[in-house]
Amino acid sequence: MTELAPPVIATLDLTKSYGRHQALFGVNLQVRAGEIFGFLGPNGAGKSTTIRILLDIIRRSGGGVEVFGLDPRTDGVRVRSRVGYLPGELAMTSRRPAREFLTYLGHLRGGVDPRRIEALAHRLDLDLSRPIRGLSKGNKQKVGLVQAFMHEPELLILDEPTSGLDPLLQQEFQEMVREVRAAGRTVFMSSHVLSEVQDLADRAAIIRDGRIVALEDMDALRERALRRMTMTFADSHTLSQEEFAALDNVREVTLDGTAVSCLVEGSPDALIKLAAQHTVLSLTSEEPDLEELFFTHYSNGTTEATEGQDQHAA
Ligand SMILES: Nc1ncnc2c1ncn2[C@@H]1O[C@H](COP(=O)(O)OP(=O)(O)OP(=O)(O)O)[C@@H](O)[C@H]1O
Repeated sequence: MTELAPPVIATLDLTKSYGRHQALFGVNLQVRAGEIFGFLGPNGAGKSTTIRILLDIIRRSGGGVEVFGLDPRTDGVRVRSRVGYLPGELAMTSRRPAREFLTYLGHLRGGVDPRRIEALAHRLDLDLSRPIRGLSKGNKQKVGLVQAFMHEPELLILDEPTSGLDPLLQQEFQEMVREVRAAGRTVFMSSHVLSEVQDLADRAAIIRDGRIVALEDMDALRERALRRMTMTFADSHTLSQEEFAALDNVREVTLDGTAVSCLVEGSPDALIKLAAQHTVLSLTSEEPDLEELFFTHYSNGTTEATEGQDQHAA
């Protein structure tokens, strides 16, 4: 993956109106080859609308769109042949067993090894012998995931992929997505919560009311994140609250007997080196809450998000 490689997905001032209702107001996105990109936003923000335009399921009102450098409006078939797509709303009414349905879809895509279908179904704990029609929402979602992954497409576009999956299966799904990235392929996935993508995505954008209001590199976000750390020491006499509070990236220090608790911004290296000057009995570190940081960072406006996009577009 290089900065100079053309983006796999690029939208430029993309707009969409449904009659008199405007759903997208100039959306600019750049998704790079080989990355996992999270597309976040509350209900009705415009996630599905954007995704459907990328696949030429619906037509844009204005602006530009390229997927693999192709315009979906004129090259929709070629674009779709290279994409695995999980729709946000699955209309699956077939009476056929899931295996037969997936095999049929595989034929439409030029043939898929049946062992691949079996393996994905096994990973997601999906019974392929049951008719699609009677499946629960969660099981239909699994069928949707198998069909999106089974032909090993260059680009996966997944609209709310984890909805209806229990936590164990969400982990399996995350593993599947990481494997796609490890193979150099690209994943664009929407969600309405950051927690679903924060451990997975390389970058994430937030769309709100049809506008991109944030674009973040997840590693950079983690570096800025606050994490609570608590240490207990063998001896309280040698400890002072001030020595911990004096560290640049440490705040809200409390000393309670032999326990020191504080918030650390970014790397805990200096804190750990200071702690190591005493006898440490235990150390716990909570995972930072990126959600709050992500949403508060841009609460003063959208300037930074726009600047960030311009950099990425450059
Ligand atoms: N076919 C349609 N006709 C009219 N308005 C629509 C249509 N589809 C979507 N909208 C409207 O466009 C806006 C964006 O909807 P969209 O489905 O893209 O949002 P979303 O972010 O995917 O939300 P959700 O998570 O609820 O699916 C919403 O105000 C929605 O009501």
